[in-house]
Amino acid sequence: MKHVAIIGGTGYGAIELVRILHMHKHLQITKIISQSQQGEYLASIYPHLIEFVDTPMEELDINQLKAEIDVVFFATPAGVSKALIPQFRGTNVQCIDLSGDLRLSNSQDYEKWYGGEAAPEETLKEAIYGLPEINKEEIKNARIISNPGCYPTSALLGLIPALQQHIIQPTRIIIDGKTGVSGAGRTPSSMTHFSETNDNLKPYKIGKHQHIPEIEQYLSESVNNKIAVTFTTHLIPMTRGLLCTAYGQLTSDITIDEVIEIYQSHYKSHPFVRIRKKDSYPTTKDVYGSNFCDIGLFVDERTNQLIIMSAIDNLVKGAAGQAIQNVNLMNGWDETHALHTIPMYP
Ligand SMILES: NC(=O)C1=CN([C@@H]2O[C@H](COP(=O)(O)OP(=O)(O)OC[C@H]3O[C@@H](n4cnc5c(N)ncnc54)[C@H](OP(=O)(O)O)[C@@H]3O)[C@@H](O)[C@H]2O)C=CC1
Ligand SMILES: CC(=O)N[C@@H](CCC(=O)OP(=O)(O)O)C(=O)O
Repeated sequence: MKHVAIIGGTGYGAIELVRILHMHKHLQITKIISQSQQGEYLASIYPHLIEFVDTPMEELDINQLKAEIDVVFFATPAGVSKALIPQFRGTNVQCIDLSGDLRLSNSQDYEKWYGGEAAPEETLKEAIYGLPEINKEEIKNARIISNPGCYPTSALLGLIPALQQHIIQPTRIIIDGKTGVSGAGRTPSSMTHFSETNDNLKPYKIGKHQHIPEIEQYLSESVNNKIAVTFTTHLIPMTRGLLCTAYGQLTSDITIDEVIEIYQSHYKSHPFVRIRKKDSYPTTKDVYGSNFCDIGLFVDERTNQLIIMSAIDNLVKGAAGQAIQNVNLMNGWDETHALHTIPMYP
């Protein structure tokens, strides 16, 4: 049994980790670290966890974590893990960062899109981007994982097969993203206030979303060619779920049956990506509470566009589920262990 610590204990990412780790037979939650609720039990904040977490939340003590813990999940806002993860250098402690601190390999990009100084260069170099469908072998040998953002998970899984197989042009790609309110975390704000979100559809962070450079970096790496995308984000009045609709210009005549076959073949050894049959398109409910990414495809012969729709649960495949998928791979366990939940429906 490996011992786990979760930092950022009272956040949504943390409690989703708790939910999934409860089903894990090789990982035990030993410490929950909280900067705001030390001494409190997680169940006093989240009563639905009452019989599952019996340790009080603690103050962060890096030396204690180094001595007692095998796997640390950083479920903290951007700007926190970049100072903490370097302190585990030279240890065998596996560090999984759910935030954006280690996702951009170029420090200047981090400074531009996130603000503040980037993580130390050696930490950025050691961190492996944890999207198993693109780099499973590297993840298996990693000690530090930079867990992908929720929108990039959906957008990259949707676009990479089409770009790698040259089905679409690498230019003028448009990604229209939509997400539920839990994506903004637990702290209430005017952005997520019920009366401003309910019955409403809000574009936000247009032209400045922190996931733009992440999507561009990993799309570019996947085809060895510089790719720029137009990416828009919208807040939807629902709790969980994220759906990206991507549009790319077709390079040649191709049928929908051929495109579906290419996608099915691309993901045949990736258990969490499900490709829809012709005329069937994913909805966020189809993946709710699960680690799946469902992808639907349409060839628009009138406009010569490929339309790709990819749906995930932002807290599972978009965060905690993917983090545990990565830990499974890093430790040589079944990639799907603790993650084979059927989506909740309706
Ligand atoms: N929500 C989502 O769908 C997704 C989230 N992410 C990323 O995962 C991370 C966690 O997200 P989420 O759980 O939703 O966010 P929350 O805001 O719900 O939780 C983050 C938690 O981190 C702790 N925290 C806050 N500020 C600080 C600080 N300055 N130093 C240390 N700890 C702090 C708090 O917990 P405490 O007071 O108990 O320490 C807080 O509850 C973020 O980086 C987010 O961007 C990534 C993909 C999807
Ligand atoms: C609704 C909402 O605000 N969603 C967040 C989702 C991103 C996120 O959760 O965090 P990372 O940047 O660590 O991936 C956003 O769009 O910024």
